[in-house]
Amino acid sequence: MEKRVLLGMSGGIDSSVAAMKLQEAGYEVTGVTLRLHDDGGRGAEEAARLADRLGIAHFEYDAREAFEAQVVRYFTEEYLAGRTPVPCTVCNNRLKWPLLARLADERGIRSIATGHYVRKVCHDGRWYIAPAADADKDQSFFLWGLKQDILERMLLPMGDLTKVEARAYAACRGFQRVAVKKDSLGVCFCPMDYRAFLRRAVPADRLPGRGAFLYENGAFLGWHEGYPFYTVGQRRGLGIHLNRAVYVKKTCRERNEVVLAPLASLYRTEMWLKDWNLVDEARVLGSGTVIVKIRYRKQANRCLVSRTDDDRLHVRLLDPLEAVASGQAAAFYDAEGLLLGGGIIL
Ligand SMILES: Nc1ncnc2c1ncn2[C@@H]1O[C@H](COP(=O)(O)OP(=O)(O)OP(=O)(O)O)[C@@H](O)[C@H]1O
Repeated sequence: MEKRVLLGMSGGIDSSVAAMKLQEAGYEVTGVTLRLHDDGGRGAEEAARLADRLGIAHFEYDAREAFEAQVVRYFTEEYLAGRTPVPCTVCNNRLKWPLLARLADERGIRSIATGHYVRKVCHDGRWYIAPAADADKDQSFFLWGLKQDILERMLLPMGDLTKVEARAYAACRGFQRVAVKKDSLGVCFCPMDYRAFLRRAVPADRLPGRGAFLYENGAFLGWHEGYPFYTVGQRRGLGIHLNRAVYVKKTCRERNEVVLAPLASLYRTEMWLKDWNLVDEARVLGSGTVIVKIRYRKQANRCLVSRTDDDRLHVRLLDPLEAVASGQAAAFYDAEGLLLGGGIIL
């Protein structure tokens, strides 16, 4: 059996522990650090140092151009279009995993790995992403777009570990620095509030100026800073004080308006998806209820899914769902938590 694997190494704790686990399982590991944005090369340095200590090969690959075009520009353009982007989903599905596969192919390596907290299982001849042992760290939500050609090659050494176990394992192997590393938070190229990022990254003449906050009945409530700075479901930071809680119900790019409403008005019973991917269509389309998640955490609603004439997915929500934002992702799961697929909300 071939025992070579290409591992994406960010320099963080999870991919570092993944390297040790793969090595322990008998794999000849090659590590690659993708340079995605300007982090001063810190991730690559840390990964190279670890690789050196473990005695594994490591190289850096400059993917800044692809990342800028496919993830960063997509991110800003989505906000300018009045939608709410999902950069980590897009990066994983369209850039990171396909690139790992290509770099592995170039080296004649079959298996590809990351430090993602997910597992995979084979069911009726097809591979599915399954939830991680550590429910709190499970990252399956970001991987619904991966196809069989990637899924079958994936090795996921962190799927069976909890984060606490991962830290203890690193410490026990003598990698104290790895064991106490901080968890990375949020979007890697935009650790700050996305609004500050937009102001920095988008030329001022492309950002709209102030516009009207309207109540859902059309009444004028005050001024806002421009529709891209507000997302559906947002309550905090509106800069407007009413004697009741209001949320962003929708934004209107053409008129630069932001419509506010009480939470009860934000519930929806259906949505449509584009750019969808399903592992096995028969397990989702017209085959009874499945679970849909539109948020990474703490939400799971039952739904019925069908395909429309124009090749979109129609999702009928049996449990209404609030704050369904266009541009966000919806991921489908079965009752056991297997990831069945997903798509982008229209
Ligand atoms: N710049 C990168 N180059 C190569 N692989 C990467 C890079 N960034 C992330 N990965 C891979 O994708 C996995 C998940 O990335 P994510 O950003 O969610 O990291 P994380 O959970 O903070 O993991 P880590 O602790 O390894 O940074 C990582 O464990 C790593 O294997």
